[in-house]
Amino acid sequence: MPKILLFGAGGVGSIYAYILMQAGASVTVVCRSNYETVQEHGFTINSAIWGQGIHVRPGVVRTPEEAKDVEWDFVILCSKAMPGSKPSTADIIRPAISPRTAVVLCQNGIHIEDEYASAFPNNAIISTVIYLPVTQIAPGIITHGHLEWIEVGTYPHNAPAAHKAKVVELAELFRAGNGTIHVYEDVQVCRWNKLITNGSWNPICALSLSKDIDFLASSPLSTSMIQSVMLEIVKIAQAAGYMDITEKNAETHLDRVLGRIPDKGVYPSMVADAIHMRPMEIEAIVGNPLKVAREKGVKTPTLDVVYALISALDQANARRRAEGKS
Ligand SMILES: NC(=O)C1=CN([C@@H]2O[C@H](COP(=O)(O)OP(=O)(O)OC[C@H]3O[C@@H](n4cnc5c(N)ncnc54)[C@H](OP(=O)(O)O)[C@@H]3O)[C@@H](O)[C@H]2O)C=CC1
Ligand SMILES: CC(C)(CO)C(=O)C(=O)O
Repeated sequence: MPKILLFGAGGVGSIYAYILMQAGASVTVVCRSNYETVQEHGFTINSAIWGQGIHVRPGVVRTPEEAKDVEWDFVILCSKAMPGSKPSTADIIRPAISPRTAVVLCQNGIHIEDEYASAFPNNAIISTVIYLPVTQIAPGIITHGHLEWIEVGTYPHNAPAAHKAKVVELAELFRAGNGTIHVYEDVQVCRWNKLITNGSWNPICALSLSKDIDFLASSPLSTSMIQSVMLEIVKIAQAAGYMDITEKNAETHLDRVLGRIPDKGVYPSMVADAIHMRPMEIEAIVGNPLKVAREKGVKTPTLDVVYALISALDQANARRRAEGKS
């Protein structure tokens, strides 16, 4: 029975605990603000796909340090990606990493893997791209929408065969737990593709405190603003060498949202962080792509404005947190 430690027991972490436990894995989650609730009651998942009131009771610890006596097969990161945070997430999870552990990144954004590849140079690093609209609406209470699939591959793409075998092992587990998983030789292409959605909707909906469909309906300029950001991301991806990312990908991402009208819209994950004044994944999702744009000489006028505004909001929220406001 594989032993899995999930770090970051929010929306994504709780759903993956559910899938992997259904596969028969032994799952422990690292909880922070929701520790007492999850320890006592587990998670309750209300899913548009699997049904309401699903109870999930993984093992619970407060820190990776508490989990250091087990040789984990997989440590799966489902916390927000915060490159450059101090202490680094790699240092926080280090006590739980043994030579056999594969480190799995279930996080949005690009260029987030190096921190882990440098910290754990001999371990398999598995990078994933997640389509899973999910929110922890109260401690341990999870709402999940209509999508569920994950794309995976090693980091770097030409990792040793033993690391590729860990990807296959993870894929088999997801399938055994009725999850939908696709293995890629180079998952970075998938990251750039998903960035079209996250680099546009996440900060724009966070800035406007809107669901995606509500933002589109909010003014005659909103659709073209989303399209401009999506097309700028396509240009950055191509300049970075990902020529398979084209305007067609941007169209598909926009169509996925337009296809939900007139149903309810979705709050991208960054909105909850904006509302609750938590740090937002700005560098992983917007800053890192802009660094590539600058290196490659790609003009990104709309994304530049989005970055300036979302960074200012993030800093305003940090000041309000420091003043004890909630
Ligand atoms: N939600 C979604 O719809 C989707 C999210 N993603 C991506 O998946 C990743 C996870 O997102 P999501 O599940 O929404 O995030 P959440 O904010 O719901 O959960 C993150 C969890 O990580 C915990 N955490 C952070 N730092 C620590 C720490 N030092 N020790 C213990 N726990 C910690 C948080 O605890 P605490 O409550 O104490 O802060 C929180 O429970 C992100 O990269 C996101 O962009 C991808 C696709 C869809
Ligand atoms: C757009 C979505 C919901 C896709 O799963 C997402 O990635 C996010 O909210 O961060």
